[in-house]
Amino acid sequence: MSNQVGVLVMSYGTPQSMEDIEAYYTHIRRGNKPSEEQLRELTERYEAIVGGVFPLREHTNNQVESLEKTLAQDERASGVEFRCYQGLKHASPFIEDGVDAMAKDGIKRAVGIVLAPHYSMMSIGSYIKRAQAKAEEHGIEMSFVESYHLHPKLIEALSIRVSAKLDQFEEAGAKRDSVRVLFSAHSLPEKIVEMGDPYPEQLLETSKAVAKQAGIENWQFTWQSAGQTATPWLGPDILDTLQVLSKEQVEDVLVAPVGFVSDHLEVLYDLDIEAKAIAKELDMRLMRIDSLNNDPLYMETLSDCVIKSWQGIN
Ligand SMILES: CC1=C(CCC(=O)O)c2cc3nc(cc4[nH]c(cc5[nH]c(cc1n2)c(C)c5CCC(=O)O)c(CCC(=O)O)c4C)C(CCC(=O)O)=C3C
Ligand SMILES: [Fe+2]
Repeated sequence: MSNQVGVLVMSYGTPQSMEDIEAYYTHIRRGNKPSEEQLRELTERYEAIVGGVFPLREHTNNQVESLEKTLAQDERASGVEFRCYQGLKHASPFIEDGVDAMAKDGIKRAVGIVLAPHYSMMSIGSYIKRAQAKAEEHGIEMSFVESYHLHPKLIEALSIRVSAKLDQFEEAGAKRDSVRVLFSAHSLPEKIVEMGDPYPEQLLETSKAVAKQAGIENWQFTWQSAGQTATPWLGPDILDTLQVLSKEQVEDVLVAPVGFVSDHLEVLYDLDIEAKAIAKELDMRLMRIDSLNNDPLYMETLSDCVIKSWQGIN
């Protein structure tokens, strides 16, 4: 039996080009085309952040490539060749394409991991379901990493980023302790709470662990990037939180979007453009921590989780 083990690295996906936005948005909306206005609005947000390649595509490509290299260096993997395949939720190559590619290469066993640390049945749960269904069709045995929100190397990487920005606040004349750190993540429909979804709790656990390691007490958690649907989404939203903080006379805010692992629309637009504009109106200073992208500590987090998961099926 070949010692090739597949690694299906899953991520949200982003359009290939401006012309591709409608198809992408339609896929997110489960086959329902967006209205002209919705499409125009989303296109404008992308136009504000995209230079050449869509940022998330570049970062996902780099993360997949770096993970394969990191896995090759892990001595627990000696004698095993981990081959990484990309599988995207809403864009090509889709999750199913990634599994097909593994089957074509004769892969019999594989590990699936998502480029998002926190489990929700609406996020990770659905990635896994799709991968598992396709793997079964091909007779590929797969195990999955469900979350890694408290992995020590992830916490370390995030703490380093928080501390680095607090240094910058100090250099700019702020008192370190007076900077309010806002941990944030993508909101989800409120109904997930009744369904017992671990997502909010896991996010709070990550936030607490990072706050502890970075030695900060002045922090809170807030949601961001909620969708516009008829049902309520988890709040408070960061834009409302900024208003409240302004009334509390908070002047300095550091946003740490711990639910995301790379630079993309929700970071580059929703935080860097939208939230920053509100902060400016409120006369507050707002910074955000650098994204993980292919930080070695993040790659080692993923690599460690993949190897542990593979040991479970080996
Ligand atoms: C939990 C979660 C994550 C984090 C975990 C994970 O990474 O999986 C995440 C990440 C991302 N979400 C992204 C983009 C979008 N998400 C949308 C809409 C939605 N997101 C949802 C959830 C999440 N999304 C949900 C429940 C919807 C409503 C529709 C539905 O029920 O599915 C829409 C539609 C328009 C809008 O609502 O703004 C867009 C454009 C991008 C790519 C950005 C880029 O291209 O740079 C990324 C990384
Ligand atoms: Fe999303």
